[in-house]
Amino acid sequence: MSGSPILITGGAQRLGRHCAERLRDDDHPVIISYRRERPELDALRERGIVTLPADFSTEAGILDFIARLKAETGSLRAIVHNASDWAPDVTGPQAGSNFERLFRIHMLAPYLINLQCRELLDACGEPQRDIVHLTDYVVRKGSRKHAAYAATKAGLDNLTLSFAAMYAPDIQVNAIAPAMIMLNEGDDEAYAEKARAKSAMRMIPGPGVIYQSLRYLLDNRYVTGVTLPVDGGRHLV
Ligand SMILES: NC(=O)C1=CN([C@@H]2O[C@H](COP(=O)(O)OP(=O)(O)OC[C@H]3O[C@@H](n4cnc5c(N)ncnc54)[C@H](OP(=O)(O)O)[C@@H]3O)[C@@H](O)[C@H]2O)C=CC1
Ligand SMILES: Nc1nc2c(c(=O)[nH]1)N=C([C@H](O)[C@@H](O)CO)CN2
Repeated sequence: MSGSPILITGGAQRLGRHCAERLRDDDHPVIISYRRERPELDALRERGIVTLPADFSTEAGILDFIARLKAETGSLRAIVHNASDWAPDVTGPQAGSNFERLFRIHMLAPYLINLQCRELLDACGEPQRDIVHLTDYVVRKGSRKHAAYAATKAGLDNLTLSFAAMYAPDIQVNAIAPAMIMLNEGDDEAYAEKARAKSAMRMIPGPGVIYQSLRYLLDNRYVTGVTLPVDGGRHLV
């Protein structure tokens, strides 16, 4: 294992964990952030993946994570902003704090990490450096039940353009906008069937398609400031 690590935020489960494991299979050094300790993290640690605790729901938590990341490594090959909370909207007195928390996780954390960790990307000796934002198909459509989630992911999508312009030509900044990649625990067959019917491809593909998309961005030297839809052709249905 050699070279500068790739950071994946929220890499303890599902899409982030799959990408972390696949990158390790390809012999990349990997750092993940995680919020909740769990036995599965030990398996990642045994594979040499560095695991740093982080809670992005407060600005202090974000800044504390950046300080510990800098203590861990002097350089980064890439940053993948994957940490996310798919929290539904709430009404009543908690609505504002819910929105603010999602703003901090989906927008403020990537914004501050991109600003303050540019020096780590600059210190990487490899010819290509990347930042990848995981957004969502709903950025284009809105959402009746997850309006705060969709709005803050839309903010992240817009940050892709600004950071791509700011960091060119040294660092490429792109987004991946998935729709229905994996079911959640408790989703039944009726939900799965409804979800499949929303895409032209009529499938729930699993995390491999996100790794393929990440790999494409990590390997391509001429793509910046774009959002790559990975949604099975939702616009066709
Ligand atoms: N899964 C899908 O079908 C789709 C996914 N996406 C996007 O792709 C990305 C990966 O999706 P998926 O794997 O399902 O994501 P998850 O919902 O599993 O979330 C990823 C990680 O984010 C971490 N996280 C949540 N809240 C915080 C917080 N306050 N501070 C720090 N970390 C936090 C969690 O850490 P912990 O587990 O340690 O608490 C979790 O492991 C996300 O950005 C998601 O929005 C978009 C569309 C569809
Ligand atoms: N952070 C997350 N974001 C999203 C999730 C999730 O589990 N965590 N799930 C979805 C849904 O699968 C959606 O694509 C279909 O209902 C969206 N975002």
